[in-house]
Amino acid sequence: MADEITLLDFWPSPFGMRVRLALTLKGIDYIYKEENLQQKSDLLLKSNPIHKKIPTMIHNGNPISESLIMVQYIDETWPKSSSLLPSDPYGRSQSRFWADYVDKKVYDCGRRTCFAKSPEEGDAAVKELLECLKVVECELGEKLYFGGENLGYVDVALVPFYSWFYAYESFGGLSIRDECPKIVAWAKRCLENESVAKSLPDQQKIYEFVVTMRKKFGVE
Ligand SMILES: N[C@@H](CCC(=O)N[C@@H](CS)C(=O)NCC(=O)O)C(=O)O
Repeated sequence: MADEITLLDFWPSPFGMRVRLALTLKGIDYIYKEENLQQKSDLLLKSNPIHKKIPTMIHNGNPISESLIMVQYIDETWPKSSSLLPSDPYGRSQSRFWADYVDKKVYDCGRRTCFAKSPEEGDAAVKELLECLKVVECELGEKLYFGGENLGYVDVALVPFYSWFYAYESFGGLSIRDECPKIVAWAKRCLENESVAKSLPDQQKIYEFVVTMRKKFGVE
């Protein structure tokens, strides 16, 4: 039986981008369903009854939640093409640590940078965002990718946020290029990969999405 994969997603989501990217890197065909998060589909509510969030992936009728868990599932289910996680347990533990760091720190500071309700909140978010990006930049060191010579799990976890960089810079009044040049160079290197370029929306489009959301939330 051919695999049937449906991805419930919302285009600006960095979490959704991770899953789109992992599937594309592995060459897996899937059905993409855009969700309206104000009016979630019955399929989403049924498939992810705990969090009710996108992305949610359904593989041959089995739902899977949480983007990093989905990326690991994709890596384990289709191991034939190159693996995203290292083969040794210690290497895997380190990759999972950094992907978790991205989830807990980078996402949150980025969100607060775009949607800060006061200049003080914005300044604190920008300060924290730069600290986090410098930490991941230090972890990258002189490597081409977080995965070493090839794109790996941490690259997949982090690179979607590059689509949000212009929005962070515009609303946070910072230059990531000046502050973290190695991270910007790494992201551009990732974008040379066809699967990455195909899976990530344009920075300008994300910026316009953030403008709309700020108006909606009354953040001006
Ligand atoms: N930890 C989750 C985060 C997913 C998430 O926050 N999704 C947001 C969109 S970016 C969502 O579905 N929000 C709708 C809601 O919370 O009702 C993951 O990695 O998949």
